[in-house]
Amino acid sequence: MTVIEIPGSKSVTARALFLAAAADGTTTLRRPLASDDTEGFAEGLLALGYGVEREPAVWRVEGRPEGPAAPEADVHCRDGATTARFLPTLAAAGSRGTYRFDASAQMRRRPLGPLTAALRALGADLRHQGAEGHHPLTVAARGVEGGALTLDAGESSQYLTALLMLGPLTRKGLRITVTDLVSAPYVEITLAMMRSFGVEVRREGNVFAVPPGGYRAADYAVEPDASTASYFFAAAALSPGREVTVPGLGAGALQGDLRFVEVLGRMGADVRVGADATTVRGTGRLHGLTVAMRDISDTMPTLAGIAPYAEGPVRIEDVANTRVKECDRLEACAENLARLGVEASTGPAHIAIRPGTPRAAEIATRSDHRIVMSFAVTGLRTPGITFDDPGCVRKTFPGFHREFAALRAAWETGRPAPGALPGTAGAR
Ligand SMILES: O=C(O)C1=C[C@@H](OP(=O)(O)O)[C@@H](O)[C@H](O)C1
Ligand SMILES: C=C(OP(=O)(O)O)C(=O)O
Repeated sequence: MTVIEIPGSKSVTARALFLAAAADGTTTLRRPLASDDTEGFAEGLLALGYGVEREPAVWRVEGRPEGPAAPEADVHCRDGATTARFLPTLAAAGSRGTYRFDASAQMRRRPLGPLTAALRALGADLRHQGAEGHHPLTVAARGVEGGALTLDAGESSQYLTALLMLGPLTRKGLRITVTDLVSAPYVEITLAMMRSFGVEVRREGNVFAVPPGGYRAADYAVEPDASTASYFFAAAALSPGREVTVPGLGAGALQGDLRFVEVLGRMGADVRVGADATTVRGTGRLHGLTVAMRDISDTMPTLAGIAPYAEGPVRIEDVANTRVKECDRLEACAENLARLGVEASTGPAHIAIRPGTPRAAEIATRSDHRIVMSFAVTGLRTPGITFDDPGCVRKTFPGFHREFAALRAAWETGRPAPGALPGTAGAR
């Protein structure tokens, strides 16, 4: 058995930083993710004048229910969509100040129009410097009135999450009617975490009612990242007789991406989801399947990475919004499978992958962390796979290559590799 300590969840860390900054009091975050996305979020808060202290396993945030302390600031959101969508929303709730936001070239291309249109409809003074609905943008904080709005979150659930978290900071509260919603389990994370910071959202079907009144500081432990765990679970599913256990992700986990193990189970892996840990064991069987991944699409590339080794075709459907992530992930997966000599075809919202025998090649990463980590799993069975930008894993898991190499070495030699924890390939 190999026990893997997975770093904290990006999604949970980003929400915790927002909620802590808006709360009354000092919040302690335990085991937050330290990666480019979350460090970028924390540094954005610092630029806005919030107090954030970072020690390796504990971050502390001084809440300011009245909004940012800085009268003006330039905030660079890097490549993180949570930062680029949540921070301008938080800033808009401040009572005074002018804040300029910008982001990486790819994040400038990624959309946020439905969110910024909603913020304006609620009374925020928000201007786009270039293209409408994209970074860079300026927010002149003067508080948000609140009220009723209709939102299309069919492109990104993050629009809804940002508005839900804004709700308690508005004067009247919010009543949001959602017409379409992708990545729905992420909204469940938001609702559960708002509850941990003292706010109960009333939900009736597609209508969310958020009361005004603000957040309470918390002592909050961040659970391991389920999307990151998917690479290690996939590695086990691919390796007959190998078993990976991830502690801290069990039946009570907040993240929908843990449901990726159900896909591995359907393909033939042994899967056990316990109270506080999940185990996947490779059985030597890997069936093809057709699966809709609209709810858990960050794990679409993980499945694409192991699909060539399945006994039958793998068809992944309902993942159109993976085209507006760190890259166009459907085309990135198809292009790289072709580089490996595997047949794959795409449509507007799907990818179909034929069984094959991947050969060594360089992966064109398009600077997407998930393309690297997914094809690293392919590399367990195909020696010689390399990456044109291996370092882009820093977005969510800077230690990925070290930890994955340790797992591989442990399985090849039967002993933990140098640097790995005894009996584990643990990333703390
Ligand atoms: O709210 C979140 O933390 C996230 C929501 C998802 O995005 P979309 O809702 O844009 O699909 C997911 O892909 C992203 O990695 C994190
Ligand atoms: C899509 C992702 O990130 P984000 O949208 O938060 O930038 C991801 O981590 O796969």
